[in-house]
Amino acid sequence: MTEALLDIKGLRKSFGALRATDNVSLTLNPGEIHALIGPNGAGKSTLIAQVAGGLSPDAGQIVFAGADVTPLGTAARAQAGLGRTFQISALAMEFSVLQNAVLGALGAGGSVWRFFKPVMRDAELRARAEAALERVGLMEHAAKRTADLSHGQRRLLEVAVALTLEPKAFLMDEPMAGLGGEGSKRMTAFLDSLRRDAPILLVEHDMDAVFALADRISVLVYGQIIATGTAEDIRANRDVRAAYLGEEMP
Ligand SMILES: Nc1ncnc2c1ncn2[C@@H]1O[C@H](COP(=O)(O)OP(=O)(O)OP(=O)(O)O)[C@@H](O)[C@H]1O
Repeated sequence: MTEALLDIKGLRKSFGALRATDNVSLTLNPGEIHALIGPNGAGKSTLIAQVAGGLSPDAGQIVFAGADVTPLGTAARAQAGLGRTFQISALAMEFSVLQNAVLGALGAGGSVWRFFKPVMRDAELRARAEAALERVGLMEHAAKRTADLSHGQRRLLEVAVALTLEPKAFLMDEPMAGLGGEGSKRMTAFLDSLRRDAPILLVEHDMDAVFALADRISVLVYGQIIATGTAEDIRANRDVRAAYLGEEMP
């Protein structure tokens, strides 16, 4: 059996009387996309926040690349190789596409003296930023103002910023949100190729994308995982169908 890169064990998180994450265990294996789906309010974002380090669990453990990262904060987990896509607000809209990517790569540098150097002339940072832009297909827009990119291109830039940290795995919370048909197609194709470099734990409401991409799907309902399996298993699962009653399930 392949050793899991990310091993989430018995995570619990309550807000008052509400158990937002109720004893959740799941794994992310090398090379895979593991999608986490569930109705609104099921606890998907709460779970991702605990894995990324922004929210402390009440109980449970997160093992990443063989190390217990549960006590670590967001920055230390990112340093350890746990990449997370940034929200759009994290991009500096007046900066160029390349400048945003260089700023991302700077975050990975970690040593304070770098801040005293003219950042854009740092060849290593710039090379890392350009490689990430190339990877997401944005290199031809490198000199553009970020504000002038389309919504879909900004989403790809967020992924490029995360890529500059050369993550071993990705946590993505709704990368398809707000993308039109063409944008979703591009992002789907990109994520499909990305899994080879770094597996992805993917929270996504776009079921077409989920069913096209996921090697495994876990279904979260009221904070609990009710099923994990292949797209075929999940489609055929009666509990899952009941949870999605009245909603779209391809
Ligand atoms: N900081 C908080 N304080 C109190 N309750 C919270 C907090 N964050 C989330 N919740 C509650 O926890 C539950 C899970 O929310 P969460 O946002 O994780 O669900 P979700 O599956 O990501 O939903 P959606 O698909 O709508 O984004 C919800 O009932 C929500 O209201």
